[in-house]
Amino acid sequence: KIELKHGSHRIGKRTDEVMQKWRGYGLGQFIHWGLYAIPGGEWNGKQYNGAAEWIRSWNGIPKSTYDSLIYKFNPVNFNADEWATTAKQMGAKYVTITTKHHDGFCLWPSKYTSYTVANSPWKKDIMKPLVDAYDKAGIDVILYFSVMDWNHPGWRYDIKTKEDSVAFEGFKQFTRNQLIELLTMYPTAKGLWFDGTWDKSWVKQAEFADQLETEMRKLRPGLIIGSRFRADEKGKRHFDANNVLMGDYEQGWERKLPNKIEDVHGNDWDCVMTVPENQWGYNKAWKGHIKTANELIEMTAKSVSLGGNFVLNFGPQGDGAIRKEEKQLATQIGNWMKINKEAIYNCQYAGLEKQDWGYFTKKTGGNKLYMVVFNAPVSGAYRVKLPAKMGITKAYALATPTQSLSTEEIHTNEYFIHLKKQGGDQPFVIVLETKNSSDNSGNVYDKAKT
Ligand SMILES: C[C@@H]1N[C@@H](C(=O)NCc2ccccc2)[C@H](O)[C@@H]1O
Repeated sequence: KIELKHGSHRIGKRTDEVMQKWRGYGLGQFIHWGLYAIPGGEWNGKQYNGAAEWIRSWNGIPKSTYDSLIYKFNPVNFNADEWATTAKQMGAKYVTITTKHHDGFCLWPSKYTSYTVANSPWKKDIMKPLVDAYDKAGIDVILYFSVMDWNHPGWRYDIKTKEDSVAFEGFKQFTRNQLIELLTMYPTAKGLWFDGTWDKSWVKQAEFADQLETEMRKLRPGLIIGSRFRADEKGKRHFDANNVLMGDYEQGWERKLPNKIEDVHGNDWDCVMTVPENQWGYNKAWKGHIKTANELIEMTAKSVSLGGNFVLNFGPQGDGAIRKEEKQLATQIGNWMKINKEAIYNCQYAGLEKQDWGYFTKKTGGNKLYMVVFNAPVSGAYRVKLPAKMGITKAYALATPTQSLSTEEIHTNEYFIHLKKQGGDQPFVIVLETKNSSDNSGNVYDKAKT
């Protein structure tokens, strides 16, 4: 074991109520919105091939020209209640909203920089109406904050000279000031989702970042902070030099999903996902593979089946409206969630062997198992292997709870659930009510002698 002052300060999952609620969210919404939504991945009629929110880094645009987009920020169609309603209709239980992305533009009237909404034609705070609208909709708010800030003169990618060091000290104070400011102005926020923390300059600030995290947690007890915020004094990120998770949940699943339970090392985690291949901010060109509702529903079920949350990104337009394709996806996912939410909310890894037909989830603190079916077997027989001494008392399709399904024991603790071919192209859920059977009725299945 390596002696660490600034490694992880907790082994194992948080057990407090706030984190237990976070663990049960299942589905969340990510919002990426800022000045980058105005060009929307295009400049002077030319399309930028990278992620739209990174357009400032494109050689084709002078940095000062991008920075003057602040004078064009006037989202006349911005309506916080409409965004919250879209999330509600989708069935999201929490939202992560960009307060400041890498370009440094603040969606709140920060007093520590002039590069904020207050100095745009819009003038007004964007974060307050958003936080209030989502709170009113019963959707918990997490604030996204990029440490990397291309607009601040003190930002450095690495600390090489005395000048770098002096400049970065100022930047560190600025960062601390803004974070305390955000937690003070939006006290109902349940957590912070940090980004832009991979460069050496920040990785070298183990002590400062550790002290800042401690200060934020003291200011806002229960605050949820992921593994991407800070590195330990060995420069280790997400997991410290003893391989212990930093922060409250693993924040490494960006545009990718774990495949098996071993991949998540018994930790809480969330997966943040774009609808196109890699566009977080609004991109006019809705190109490449656009994930379908069924693909996104499967990613949600897969995430919950492996003990995580799935957070789907929306990139509102520069005028503040959410694009029709994203609204349509929210509606389609929401229609599925209306029927099947019981298999997603407050569910966890079931501890069962994965079968070909889809994913198991298990109600936290209950005796219900859910089979979220994406690949119905041609036989109509769904294989289920349960732990010893666990029996099935009832099986039914979630959509038709009064029609019990026949359950055939085919081997020790192994069953077929029989359900004839369902129509339609929608994934569906089978519920298994289970009980622990103490009786060890004679085992009729002998192992072959080989
Ligand atoms: C959540 C996403 N994280 C930002 C991102 O690009 N991270 C990955 C990345 C890190 C370093 C160089 C390029 C890209 C994206 O802009 C989103 O905000």
